[in-house]
Amino acid sequence: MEGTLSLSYVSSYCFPNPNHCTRWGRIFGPRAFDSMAGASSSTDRTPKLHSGTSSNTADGSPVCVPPSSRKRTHKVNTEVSPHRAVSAVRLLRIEQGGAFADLLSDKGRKALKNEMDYVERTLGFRTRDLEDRDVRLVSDVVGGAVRWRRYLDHLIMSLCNGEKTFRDMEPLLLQILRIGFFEIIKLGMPPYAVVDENVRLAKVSLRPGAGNMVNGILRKLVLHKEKNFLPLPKVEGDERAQARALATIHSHPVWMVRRWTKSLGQEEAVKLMNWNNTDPSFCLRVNLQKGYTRADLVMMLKDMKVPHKVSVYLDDFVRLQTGMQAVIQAGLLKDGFCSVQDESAGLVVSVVDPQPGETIIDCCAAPGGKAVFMASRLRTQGRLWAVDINKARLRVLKETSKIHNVDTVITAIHADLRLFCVNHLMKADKVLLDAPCSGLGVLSKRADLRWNRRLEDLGQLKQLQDELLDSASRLVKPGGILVYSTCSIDPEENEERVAAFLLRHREFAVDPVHRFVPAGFVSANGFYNSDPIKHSMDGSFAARLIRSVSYSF
Ligand SMILES: C[S@@+](CC[C@H](N)C(=O)[O-])C[C@H]1O[C@@H](n2cnc3c(N)ncnc32)[C@H](O)[C@@H]1O
Repeated sequence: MEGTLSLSYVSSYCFPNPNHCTRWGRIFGPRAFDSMAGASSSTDRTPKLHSGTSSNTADGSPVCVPPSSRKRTHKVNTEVSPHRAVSAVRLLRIEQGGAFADLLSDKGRKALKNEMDYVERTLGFRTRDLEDRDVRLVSDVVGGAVRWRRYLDHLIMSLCNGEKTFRDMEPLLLQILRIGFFEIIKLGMPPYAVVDENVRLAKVSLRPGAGNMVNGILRKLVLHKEKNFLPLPKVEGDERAQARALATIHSHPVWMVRRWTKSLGQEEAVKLMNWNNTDPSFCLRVNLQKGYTRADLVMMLKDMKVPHKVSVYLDDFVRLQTGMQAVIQAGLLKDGFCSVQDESAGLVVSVVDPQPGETIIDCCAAPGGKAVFMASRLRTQGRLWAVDINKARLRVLKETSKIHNVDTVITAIHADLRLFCVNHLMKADKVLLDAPCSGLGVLSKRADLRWNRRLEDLGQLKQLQDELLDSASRLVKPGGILVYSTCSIDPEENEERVAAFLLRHREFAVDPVHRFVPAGFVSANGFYNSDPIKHSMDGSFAARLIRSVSYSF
């Protein structure tokens, strides 16, 4: 068959020793190594591990050598659909902690080539190149399969002959099933085409038996869907049981469901989970510093036929309904014409209210979304010190500030704020502490975040937030402003941190934010809150605190 993977190719690679390379175990599952041991006796179960090879270290023990170090010709399989191969491999990498779910990237073609390199390294073949439509599908399928993981796994487990079969499933096989289930249930793709395509992927990338298994389980799903009956739990029983059922139906961790049901009530908690499960919408902020206006951006989007609306809250912002990929491909981000920034983050900058001539310290500044926006508001007069503990993220901040023509205003400082505030006596007009937080307000954009957060993390985060607040407060001049912000909707990270801070720091008082943001965002105690359900944007929080001029310790 022209263009398809030749099986003889498999034998030209040697299998890694499972004792020395657990990577293959994680990808293909424990049975991968069973088949390696008896590779000659069972071609059916032999995984096609093309990319690893073994060599010896100084002490003679074998190690895995990255495929890139070997010279070879590419094998292209034209029969496997590119978006499914790329999605399956990306899902594997996400699960192993080697990638994020979000494909939003302005690296364009280079990023796509990288994705295909990963496919080749993992599956041993490339597919045809991704077209624009495939890229959109990868984004939808990966984001969706990650978001809906708990829900999809419940259905897969219900239809695959029991928990043991599910638990023993090879990781790659599980990803292929998740893709098939998501495509049939959530994307409403033609079911039998989905079955055929995913069966083919399982056969080629694992073994024929895996294809048969995918075929059996997906066909069962199609029958259930045709009868309009999916085996999902009922919301009944005590509070815990209801939370577990809701967690499965809406695909969230149980602890989040319990927390939100307690604080918001079940109806609002469900609305929040529905928001988290919708495709994220994105906003663009035009770069005034480069001389562009929002009207220029709107004209550009119209020409590109990208559906959009101007923001009713912020003059420089435009909301996109879809079409982010087109914006990336047109180079609008790369060239500094505009940035991707949510209105909720833009409104935090409104709370800071940077004015030309001021000195501002951004205490947790990287990767620089708010720092760059604040710097542009300084209109080249003033200074912005951007502190962050993370060197790599700080590098992104530096690059972005150059692209956006604000590098003459911004000075990046690599430091732990807790030490920086002791070693430096500088005092600023305004200090922003955009603190590390749970990110519970941005779950629609960060598809994998919900699975990476544990309830126990909150305790550690709160302690860090208190320490950073104490540190940031030392950098505020008398009469100056401290803004504490998060992208969380959890009162323990927001209002409660501010209340605790004010008890420790009598020299600060709340400066209500109603002069800086629209009334609908101002809480009874004068803080800024954006609410995903109410405002259809990410959830975020900011408190504006003013330092007394005359307070004596
Ligand atoms: C929410 S992010 C900041 C986002 C940024 N303000 C923006 O708008 O792009 C929090 C940042 O805090 C930084 N961070 C965490 N602990 C820190 C510390 N002890 N000192 C300085 N920065 C810290 C992290 O590296 C991370 O970049």
